[in-house]
Amino acid sequence: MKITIAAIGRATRGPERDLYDHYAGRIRWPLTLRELEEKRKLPAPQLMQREGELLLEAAPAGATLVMLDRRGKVLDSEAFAARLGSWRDTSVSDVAFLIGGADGHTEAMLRKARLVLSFGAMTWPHLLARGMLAEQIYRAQQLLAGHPYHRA
Ligand SMILES: C[S@@+](CC[C@H](N)C(=O)[O-])C[C@H]1O[C@@H](n2cnc3c(N)ncnc32)[C@H](O)[C@@H]1O
Repeated sequence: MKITIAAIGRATRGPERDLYDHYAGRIRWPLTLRELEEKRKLPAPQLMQREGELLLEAAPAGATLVMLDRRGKVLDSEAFAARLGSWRDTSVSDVAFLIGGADGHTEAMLRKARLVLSFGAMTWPHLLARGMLAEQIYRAQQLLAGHPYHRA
């Protein structure tokens, strides 16, 4: 199973990038980060729509889409690991996690998702969200392997 993280924005050197790299480097599933940006200055509704298009284009064809959004489903780490494990075990070839920009995802985008995943009701910076996601994917990998990294 291959994993793509498609995210609006580019992380330059700094703590958010270090956090992502720290956990991404420990993930054994083949992992690709696609950083995307709309260069034109557009009004917020058009920008959100355009960013949605960029995110969908960056996802491999037929990928299981997981959109990160605070309005989504809150899963504990065991349940998140179980989702990834069941996709792995049912021969899902690609999972794509989509992280929005400053204005987030449109409702139309969210309807395309297999899972809308929330890290709680608070809004997190998009560059931090990718590091948090990488940590949870790493945690899921260790949980599925029966490794003691995760202690509930
Ligand atoms: C700065 S936030 C977008 C804020 C936007 N105004 C909103 O309320 O959704 C940028 C991206 O980070 C991710 N993100 C931020 N907070 C999140 C949360 N609590 N749960 C899941 N994803 C989150 C989402 O992908 C979001 O589109």
